[in-house]
Amino acid sequence: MTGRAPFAADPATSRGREFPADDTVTRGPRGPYQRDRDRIIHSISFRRLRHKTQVFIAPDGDHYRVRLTHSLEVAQIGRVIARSLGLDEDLTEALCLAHDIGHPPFGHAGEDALDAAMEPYGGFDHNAHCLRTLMRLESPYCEFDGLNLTWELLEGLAKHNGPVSAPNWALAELDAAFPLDLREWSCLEAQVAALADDIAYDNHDIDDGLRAGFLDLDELLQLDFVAEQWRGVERRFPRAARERQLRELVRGQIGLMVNDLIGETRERAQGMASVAQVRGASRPTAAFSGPLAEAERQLKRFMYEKLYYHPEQLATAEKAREVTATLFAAYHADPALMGEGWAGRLDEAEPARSRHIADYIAGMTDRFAIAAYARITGITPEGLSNV
Ligand SMILES: Nc1nc2c(ncn2[C@H]2C[C@H](O)[C@@H](COP(=O)(O)OP(=O)(O)OP(=O)(O)O)O2)c(=O)[nH]1
Repeated sequence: MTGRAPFAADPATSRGREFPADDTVTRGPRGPYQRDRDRIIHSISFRRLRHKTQVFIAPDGDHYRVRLTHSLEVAQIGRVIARSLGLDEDLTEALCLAHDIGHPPFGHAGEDALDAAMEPYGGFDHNAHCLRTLMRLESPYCEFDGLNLTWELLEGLAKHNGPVSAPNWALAELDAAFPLDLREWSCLEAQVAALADDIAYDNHDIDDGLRAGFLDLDELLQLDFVAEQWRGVERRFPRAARERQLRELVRGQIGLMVNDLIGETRERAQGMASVAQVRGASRPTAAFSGPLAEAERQLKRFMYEKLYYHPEQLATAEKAREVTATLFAAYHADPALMGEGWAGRLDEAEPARSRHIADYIAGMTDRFAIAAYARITGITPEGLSNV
C-alpha cells in the first residue's frame, strides 16, 4: 500500500469546522474526514439521490443509473485513484459521495427551470446548492444548521469545477460565513473526485445509452478511443455474447482512463511537498494526459449529440421543465401548498421568499415532484419516464 503523499490532505492539520465546538466531542476512533463521510451517508439528501435523475428521468428499468448509484461508482473510482497516489481516501470518498447532493429533481432540466424561475433573485446552480444543502438545509443537529463538515470537504465541493472567481449568491453567502479560499485550486482529493465523476459517467452513460437503445455500437465505433478498446475486446473474447463484450468494453475504458489519470497526475505532482503547493499551482494537478483528454472531449461531444440531446430526451426534458416551473409558480402564489413546516418558515420578504421555495423544490426527488404536480394541477404528467 502506498504511504501518505506529502501533497495529500492530512486530517491532523485540517482547518476544522464552521462550528468548532463540535470537534471537541469524541465519538470513537474516527478521524475528521471519516466523520464527514459518515455524516453524508446518514443524511436525508444522500438518501434522496436514489430517486433523482442521472440521465433518464424516473426510469422504470431497475438497471439504469440514478444519482445514488452514480455517486457510489464515483466513490469506487475515486478511492482507487486516491490510494494509488497516496491521497486521503476518506476525504476523496466523502467528496465523491457528496458531489451531486445539490441536484434538483429531473437533473439538468429541473435545474434549468429553477434557474429561470430564480433569475430575478440570483439564479440557481446545483453546485452552489450542494454547499447550501450541506451547510444550511440538512438539520440533524440541535446546536447548528447543516452537517458542519470540514473545511477541506467544503472547499473541495465548492471548487468541483476548479477555482471560482464569481461565486453565485448562495456560494458567496456561505463563503462569507466560512471562507473557502475560492480563487485557489482545491486539494488534490477534490480534483481527483471531479475526474472520477467524469470517468464514471462517460462510461456508465454509454452502458445505459446502449441499454436504452439511444446509442448504437456502430456509431460509437466512429470514435477512435472506443474502437481501439473494442478491437481488444473482440480479440480477447471473439465468441462471447455481445452483452458481455459490451460490459468488457466499458470496464476496459474505465481502467484505461483511471491508469492514465494516475500516471499524468503523478508526473504533475512530482516534487510537490505540500497541499499548499497543489492549491497555489498555476494549473490543475490532477489531469488526463493530452491524448486522453482530447479523446474524452470527443466522447463527451458524441454523448451530447447522440444521448443527452436526443430528440426524445429533449422532449422529456421540456415536460420536466414545465413540471418544475409550474411547481415554483404554484408555491409562490400559495405557499401553504408546501405544507406546514416549509410554509411556516417562509420569510415573506424577497429574495428570501423565492430562495426558500427553490430550496423546497430542489430537495424533491423526481417522483415526489411528479406527485406534487399531480396534486396541484389534477394532471398526472405523461411521458416523463422513457426507459
Ligand atoms: N438527460 C440529460 N443528461 C445530462 C444533460 N447534461 C448532462 N447530463 C448528464 C450526463 C452525466 O451523466 C451527468 C453529468 O452532469 P453532472 O451535472 O453530473 O456534471 P456536470 O459536468 O454537468 O456538472 P458538475 O461537474 O456537477 O458541475 O449528467 C442533459 O442535458 N440531459
